Amino acid sequence: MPIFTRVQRYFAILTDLFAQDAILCIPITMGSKTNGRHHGRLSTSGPLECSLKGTVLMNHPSFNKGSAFTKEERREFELSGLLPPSVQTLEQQVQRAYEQYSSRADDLAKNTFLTSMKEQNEVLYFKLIQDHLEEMFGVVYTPTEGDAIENYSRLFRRPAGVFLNIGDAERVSHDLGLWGTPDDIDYIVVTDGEEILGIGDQGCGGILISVAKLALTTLCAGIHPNRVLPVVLDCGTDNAKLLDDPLYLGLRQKRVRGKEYDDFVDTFVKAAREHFPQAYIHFEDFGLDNGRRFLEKYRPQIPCFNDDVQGTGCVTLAAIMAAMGVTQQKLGDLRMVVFGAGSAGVGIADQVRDAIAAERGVSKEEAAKHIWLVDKPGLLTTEVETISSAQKPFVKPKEEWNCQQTDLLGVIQKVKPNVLIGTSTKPKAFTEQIVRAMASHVDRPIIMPLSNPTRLHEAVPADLLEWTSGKALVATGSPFKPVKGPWGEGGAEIEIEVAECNNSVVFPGIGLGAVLSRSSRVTDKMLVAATKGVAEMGPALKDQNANAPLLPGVDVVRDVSVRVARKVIQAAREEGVTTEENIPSGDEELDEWIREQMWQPVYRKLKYVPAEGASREARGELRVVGSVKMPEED
Ligand SMILES: NC(=O)C1=CN([C@@H]2O[C@H](COP(=O)(O)OP(=O)(O)OC[C@H]3O[C@@H](n4cnc5c(N)ncnc54)[C@H](O)[C@@H]3O)[C@@H](O)[C@H]2O)C=CC1
Ligand SMILES: CC(=O)C(=O)O
Ligand SMILES: [Mg+2]
Repeated sequence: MPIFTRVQRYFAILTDLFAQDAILCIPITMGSKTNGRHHGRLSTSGPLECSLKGTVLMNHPSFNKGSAFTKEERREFELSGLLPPSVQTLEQQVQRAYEQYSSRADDLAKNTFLTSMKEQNEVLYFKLIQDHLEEMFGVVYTPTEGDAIENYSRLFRRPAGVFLNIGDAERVSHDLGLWGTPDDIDYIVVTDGEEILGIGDQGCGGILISVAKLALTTLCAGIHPNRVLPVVLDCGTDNAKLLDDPLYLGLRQKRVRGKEYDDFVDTFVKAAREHFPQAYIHFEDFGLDNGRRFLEKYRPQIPCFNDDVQGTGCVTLAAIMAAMGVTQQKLGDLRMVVFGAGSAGVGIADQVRDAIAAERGVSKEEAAKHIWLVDKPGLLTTEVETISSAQKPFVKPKEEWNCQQTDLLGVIQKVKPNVLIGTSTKPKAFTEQIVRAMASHVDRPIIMPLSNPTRLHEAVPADLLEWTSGKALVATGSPFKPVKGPWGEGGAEIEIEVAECNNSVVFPGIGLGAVLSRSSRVTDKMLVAATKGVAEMGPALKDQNANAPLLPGVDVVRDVSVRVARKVIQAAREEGVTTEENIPSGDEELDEWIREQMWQPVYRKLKYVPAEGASREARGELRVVGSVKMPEED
């Protein structure tokens, strides 16, 4: 039988084994509590203490090495009879895993394959992706993760993460407390599943965006995979398809809103602070008003971050700064139209407005005059009745506009913007007519269709470049292949690489900086510093090459995270919000200090320690994912 057919058959058998709703995710019992801010970070190098043996060890994803357990380890940890005799390297395992991955029929099957591997062997999972980052980024994140989330209740095999539901609000503190002691968790991603990745309300399936964002914090920024917690707050769903699906796994009721909902979120935040006082809380994909409301409420109190508002704002500002560097303009020259004035669109507007105010030394009100928001009712003017408090600073006086002008085309014609941002989820909204109208007023239009997933982009790079004869400076929310066209000197064909402008470029580094410095808040200055860190690493600006991407790519993602973390820590120190005492001063020393605390996907030599008196990590009690039947060779 050819090798692939055999592998596929074997995989099918395994799939059946896994296709049970077995509760394999075993939270641990909470130990004694302390309120101190002492640091119990897990080591990232040297021998790894372990008290587990035999199948228990092989079924533990943090310790499992599969065929890479050494001869000595096999003897010492009672593994000899459980493995075929050949000892292989991590690189050989990656080669095998990549062949298996490649044999999956489509990206969703590849995503499922990777999820299964993560549950078996974390080092192999992260190493495989790290070695094929460009190819696999879109499979573990947007766009494919969006498909996995949409199909959550259909593809479900085992839970991962914390499920808290509004029907059991009184159990939140108890259930969360089962996941560790106060020193165990550095980074929490929480969602309520209402506005997932541009695909709307996904109810409890939202847990997978928390899981995916945390996988990126480990991949891109080396946050320890055993010190993170993905959470979904299940408040019901307004997605009729899910409510009608007999296999839907979440609360089968309409979303609870109002005071009961706010109280539930507050109960979660308080419980998270009580049980994990050092943890940084990252809010993801909450509904339009809620995300911003909670950010404003909790920002002055705790280290928290809203990725859709702040992460998107930072990375988009970095891309704009890089593009304006190419066109040799200042931020004060910016005239920006944002199409889709929700969490991301207004987050971008805020970040850009604040940067203009800082650069020009003008008030925020003055700086807001550089930005026009267009949403479903058209341009947001004082005539529009449904203006949210977040949108208000950008609303234009109605006297200056007549109603024929306020659709996107009319606004482009009147404003003559040099920057156009799409965060509307309306595919193809940037039509040829609109783009040509924009290009007729400016030499190098900066156009960023950022809506995810790919099918929702306001335009695709190939069209934008064609309609502007290669002049547009483009960045997109999801990855796109480079575009070729006759836009070089004398009509020579050139290839233009398009940057992915996704908050994933920046949120892992911001989180890393905040976690390592144990910052008590995430201030505006820390975000500005992060933005500068990303902007200065973009190839277009760095190499003064207009055809190079505006932002750094995934190939240098760890370096970007180190730079961002360094800038964030330095800004945090200036702001007086760090609580870690031993942060080095110089850039190089600080970079080294950051790097040595980043987790790497390498196999560390296992050192046996008896369970009695051993650390909870050694006893395998940190976020035990549960037993799986096979090592990585599935
Ligand atoms: N590239 C990136 O890093 C990020 C991309 N996004 C993407 O941006 C999009 C929006 O996300 P959020 O701001 O979180 O959602 P949201 O729901 O908060 O905002 C969407 C906004 O677009 C408006 N809109 C919808 N249809 C429209 C239409 N036909 N014309 C004009 N406006 C329209 C809505 O009224 C709303 O104000 C999503 O596709 C999301 O995936 C979001 C965050 C980060
Ligand atoms: C990228 C992201 O956070 C979003 O599309 O929601
Ligand atoms: Mg998001």
